[in-house]
Amino acid sequence: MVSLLAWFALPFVALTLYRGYTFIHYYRIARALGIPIIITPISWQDDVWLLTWDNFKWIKRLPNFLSWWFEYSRFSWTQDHRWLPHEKYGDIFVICSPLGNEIMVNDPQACYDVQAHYKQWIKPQSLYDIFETFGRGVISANGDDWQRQRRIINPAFRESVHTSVWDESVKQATQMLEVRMNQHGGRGTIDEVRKDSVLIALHVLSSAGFGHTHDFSGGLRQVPEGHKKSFSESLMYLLSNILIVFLFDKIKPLAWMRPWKAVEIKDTVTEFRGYMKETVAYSRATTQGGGGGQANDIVGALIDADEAAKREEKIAPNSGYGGKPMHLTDDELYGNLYVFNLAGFETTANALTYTMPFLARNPEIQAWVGEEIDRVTNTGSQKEWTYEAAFPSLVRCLAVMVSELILSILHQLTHHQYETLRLWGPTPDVCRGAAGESQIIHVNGQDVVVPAGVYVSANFYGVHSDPRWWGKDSLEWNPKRWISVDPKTGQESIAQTPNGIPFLAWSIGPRICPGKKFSQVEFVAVISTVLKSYRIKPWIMGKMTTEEQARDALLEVVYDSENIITPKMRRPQDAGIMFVER
Ligand code: HEM
Repeated sequence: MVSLLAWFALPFVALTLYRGYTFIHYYRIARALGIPIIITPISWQDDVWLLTWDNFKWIKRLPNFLSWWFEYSRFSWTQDHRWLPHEKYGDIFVICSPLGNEIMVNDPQACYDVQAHYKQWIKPQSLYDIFETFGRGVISANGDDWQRQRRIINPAFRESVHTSVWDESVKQATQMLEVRMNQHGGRGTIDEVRKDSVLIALHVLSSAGFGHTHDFSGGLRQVPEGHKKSFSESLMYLLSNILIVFLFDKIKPLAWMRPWKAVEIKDTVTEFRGYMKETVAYSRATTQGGGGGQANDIVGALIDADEAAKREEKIAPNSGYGGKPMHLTDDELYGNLYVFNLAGFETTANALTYTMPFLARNPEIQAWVGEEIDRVTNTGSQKEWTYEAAFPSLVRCLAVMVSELILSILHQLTHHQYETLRLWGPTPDVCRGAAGESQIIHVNGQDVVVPAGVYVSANFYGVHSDPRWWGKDSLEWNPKRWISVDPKTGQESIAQTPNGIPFLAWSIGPRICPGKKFSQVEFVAVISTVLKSYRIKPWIMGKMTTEEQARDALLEVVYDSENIITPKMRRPQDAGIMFVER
């Protein structure tokens, strides 16, 4: 019996000893940095902990001397705590665990440097592998590889694509409203709002991104011939299981332990690859065999640019990047299409989902945005509700988006304990690592030498909400702060950030999100289409009897969010909104 127990205990003892050894190793590195250190016995860098952290929340209830580390051991703790730990530990500190070191930075200039100087600060491969199920795309590439891919990708986000984004977004939002009004009396839970937003974003991406147009009802939810799953089901599965898909690929014994899951993953990956292959074949056929330069969807434009790179290669065979061909390999092409799919719908769908409850709670902001929409509509004809005529004038709608991404949750910090909150911008913090042997980071006059292998995370949420940069009212949800008025012409535009601090929601520098304008156009088109004809109110549902309760319920479901790739509400079915005709 004793020897059996010893057998079972052996792996744990061995792991503890090993982790003890690695902790000493990493602690020495942390000490040499010369910045405050927070120690944690485990961290999100352990895949098992990453997947199981949620089950250990009871640790938070233990006395502080037992639980101090717990919050720092999870991925994106910045979603809840934002800049507050920096008040205690300073604008730069390191979280040291037996799995490695992660430096957290809240200094705006240092965050800018780490994001913008992409040659000195590279994306850690181990963190970006999860995007490579179908091949290495631009999001996970570094150095010459990244430069070559980005050069081909940039022209794919051309103005003609934005025109398609606008047209399709207006169409989808109009159809969504018709369905809501005719079939659901204008009402919907936030869960339904999320599903509607996902469908709008998927259809816009499918049309403007991939050249396939669908109606709001049906479309990507249907299973076409030759497929077992719909496009949207396959993509949603891959997105919500992104880590598990990656782990099954990396740790082969997992497939023996859970064979049914392995089959499910393999089938979905095959399905999705099939959809991407069909899209590429369709695009190649419809863009004059590629290279025509006429495409106004992203894949068509990408294939155009790729064909142009191939032609350049023939003319100047030695001009490639680091000896590699200038065009995309098939794996890279599919890797990029997958990333466009993931990054292209989830982020914008999330922005729309989190905006609706806030608009419902703030009728005065709706009136303010509505005023602008009326002005734009009245100065032209309905015919001119186009990207070119309307989008540039709808700056208040855009201000709602920008504010939503960085300020909405903070509104609640004034009313509730910050620990209970969940932020919903797509990336609470973004990680980089030093290229070469080491790089220097400057924070408040201190030079910190960061060796390769140490993660450096720019705390986006911290920088975006720290009262030092945003003033005492940094916790107010106030889209109006984003509008500046030209005193001579009275023209409104998006204001600069206070104190010139960088705005990081789409990242910054050469690696800035290539879909930034795509997402802005989509957001503005959807919100303005809704507010052109409707006002949004809290839905008095279930046992609620007053509008006040419905308003409160919206707030409660919004701040009861968790982080699954991006922030997600845990119980969106518990509150709702109503569209009411103006
Ligand atoms: C609200 C909407 C969006 C936000 C806030 C957002 C934010 C971001 C951020 C922060 C990054 C940098 C990530 C990192 O450094 O790891 C990024 C990169 C990227 N995004 Fe977006 N994004 C949005 C929409 C889109 C859309 C609509 C697309 C495409 C259709 C897209 C495609 C990409 C790609 C391909 C990259 C990688 C760029 C590179 O590494 O060079 N994003 N995005």
